[in-house]
Amino acid sequence: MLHDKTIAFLGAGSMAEAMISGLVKSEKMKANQIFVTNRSNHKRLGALEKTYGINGVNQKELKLDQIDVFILAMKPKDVDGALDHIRDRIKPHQLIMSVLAGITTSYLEQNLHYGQQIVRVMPNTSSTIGESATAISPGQETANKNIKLTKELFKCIGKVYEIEEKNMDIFTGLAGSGPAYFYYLMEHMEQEGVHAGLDAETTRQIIAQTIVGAAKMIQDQDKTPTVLREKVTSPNGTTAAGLNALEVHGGGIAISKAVEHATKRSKEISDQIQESLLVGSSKQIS
Ligand SMILES: NC(=O)C1=CN([C@@H]2O[C@H](COP(=O)(O)OP(=O)(O)OC[C@H]3O[C@@H](n4cnc5c(N)ncnc54)[C@H](OP(=O)(O)O)[C@@H]3O)[C@@H](O)[C@H]2O)C=CC1
Ligand SMILES: O=C(O)[C@@H]1CCC=N1
Repeated sequence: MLHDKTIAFLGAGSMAEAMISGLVKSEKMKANQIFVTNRSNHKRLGALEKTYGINGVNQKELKLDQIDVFILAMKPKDVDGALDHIRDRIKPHQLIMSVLAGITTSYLEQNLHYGQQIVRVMPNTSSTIGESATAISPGQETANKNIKLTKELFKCIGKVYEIEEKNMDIFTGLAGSGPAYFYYLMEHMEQEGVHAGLDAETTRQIIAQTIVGAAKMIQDQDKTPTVLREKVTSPNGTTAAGLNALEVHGGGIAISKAVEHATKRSKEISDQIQESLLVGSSKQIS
């Protein structure tokens, strides 16, 4: 189905680039099927065009009737501008996918014309290399063939999980934001490696391979993290000392809190935007 579709990213930031990069690398779509636009940063469009061979197009020049799928990829606070731009110029058969944290399908449905087909998507930046964990939740009006198309598209850039929309906030807290927690962990581990005398690049590669190995153990073996952690931990050994320090310094709680707060923020964005719709005010997403 994908091979004859055109896709336009509205928004040309980090997440749009991650998806574009993954899609082009997957070779499941040709670069000339992909368009990207933004409001003002023309240099950025030129850079994306040059790097990926896709079409970077000024917003006014994007021919909306030639696009099959729009992917909303601006910040949540900018969603209304994008909806205003497309609302009266798109047809019901054109599918809208949104990767915006906290923006619900019902909000998009209420702000587009009746019958518009929408899928809410939460990918992560590992889309860049085809390793995203991506959730999708269709809106009320979305036909099965378009849910299938969404899965096909996002399977090009990682693994896809169809979930109930009420679980999008926690998915965002775990997987949308998730890569940043691991990068933060890696930053701290790297500092220690360098402090002890290793060079930064070697330390980084050692840590990355350690994370890849641990993640693959979970994917390939039918064992829980607890069982695998226990296998590493010798009584009174080095791991026990490390884990004890994590515990003493609130490592476990800190990780739980990171997921909890990211999830809460996703919910908060939904509430703020829904509230502004109810009172008819302009958006106050802080
Ligand atoms: N970064 C991530 O890891 C993830 C992000 N997301 C979601 O992706 C979305 C984008 O995030 P990210 O890429 O990090 O943000 P960026 O700030 O990097 O990019 C936002 C882009 O949107 C453009 N833009 C703003 N308003 C409009 C508009 N009305 N029409 C077209 N383009 C517009 C901006 O360009 P200009 O100002 O020139 O218009 C810019 O290119 C967010 O909603 C976020 O929640 C989801 C999953 C992961
Ligand atoms: O930080 C954010 O709001 C976005 C959504 C998930 C990852 N980045």
